[in-house]
Amino acid sequence: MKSAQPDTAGLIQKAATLIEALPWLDQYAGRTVVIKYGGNAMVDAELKQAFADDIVFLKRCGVNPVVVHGGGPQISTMLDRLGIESEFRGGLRVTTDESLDVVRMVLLGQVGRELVGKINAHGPLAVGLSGEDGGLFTAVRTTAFVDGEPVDVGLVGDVVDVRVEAVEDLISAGRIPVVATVAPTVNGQVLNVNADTAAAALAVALGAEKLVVLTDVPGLYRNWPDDPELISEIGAGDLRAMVPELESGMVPKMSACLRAVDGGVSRATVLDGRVPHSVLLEIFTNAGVGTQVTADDAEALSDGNRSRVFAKDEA
Ligand SMILES: Nc1ncnc2c1ncn2[C@@H]1O[C@H](COP(=O)(O)OP(=O)(O)O)[C@@H](O)[C@H]1O
Ligand SMILES: CC(=O)N[C@@H](CCC(=O)OP(=O)(O)O)C(=O)O
Repeated sequence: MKSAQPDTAGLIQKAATLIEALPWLDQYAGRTVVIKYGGNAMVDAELKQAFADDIVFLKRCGVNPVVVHGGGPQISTMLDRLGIESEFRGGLRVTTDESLDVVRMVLLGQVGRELVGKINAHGPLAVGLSGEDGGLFTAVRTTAFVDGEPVDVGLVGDVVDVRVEAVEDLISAGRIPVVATVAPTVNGQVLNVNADTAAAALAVALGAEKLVVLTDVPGLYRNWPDDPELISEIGAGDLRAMVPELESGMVPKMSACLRAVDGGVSRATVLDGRVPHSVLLEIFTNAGVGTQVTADDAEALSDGNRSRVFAKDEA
């Protein structure tokens, strides 16, 4: 009988991948990482389970992941089923009393529940909550900006205050918070908050090490959509200058990354959530994936290996 030969080269490569994670395990252990999971990246059940597995992997490595989820396409599907039209201005959904009920129902009753279930396939880790729970978020009404002009979008809010206790209590108890982004005003009027915006506010309030934003493109492109060139690294100043030129969903997304790094989060990365295990690839590999936004005072990169440069800087 022929005995199988061990694939030594393959085994060494596997070990190298594990060892590559070592400095990143050192850096992130005990730290909070806020991960925003966009509705467009929730492509199918397998991919959603891969995301949930990554989150549990982080937790088991001693990182404190906090998931903030969107669900825009899922809300639009439900509105469509109910015969209600969806309208977006400047990347924000025009929200009426009627559509707010649907936003709340889909985010809390459908998208959040499913994510909690998939994470909890590994054990009783995830707990779902919204900006209304434990006074987590306080919001104020906000407007969209279209061609530099403010536009009324109805019951849409921005987070102006975060009480982190509800999330920190869960982290202390060894849980994974899964946050839906509806939030009340001080008067109790519930508002629809874009999930990128809410994730940034939460990352700043928690003093997170990193904000990771999963979407349905490989990252931020220059010259989108005609002659797109993927940006792997961009400083806050350059991004600030670029935001007025951006379109649709990228406006709140990149504004959120700016808000995070301006608020003290060292780095914010937008990456392709349609790639299985993109969260692990970003956090535990030297090259990382997607577009990384850094604070204005971050040192310029020279060798193209962005993450390793940060590790060296912080050593
Ligand atoms: N400069 C750009 N680079 C990349 N994507 C862009 C850009 N400008 C607009 N987009 C669009 O933004 C979309 C992502 O935003 P959005 O649909 O709100 O995602 P999510 O549901 O993940 O929050 C991309 O699918 C792309 O069509
Ligand atoms: C005000 C506003 O636009 N709210 C979003 C909230 C969900 C969200 O942000 O979902 P994604 O991350 O999947 O886009 C909406 O109603 O679609």
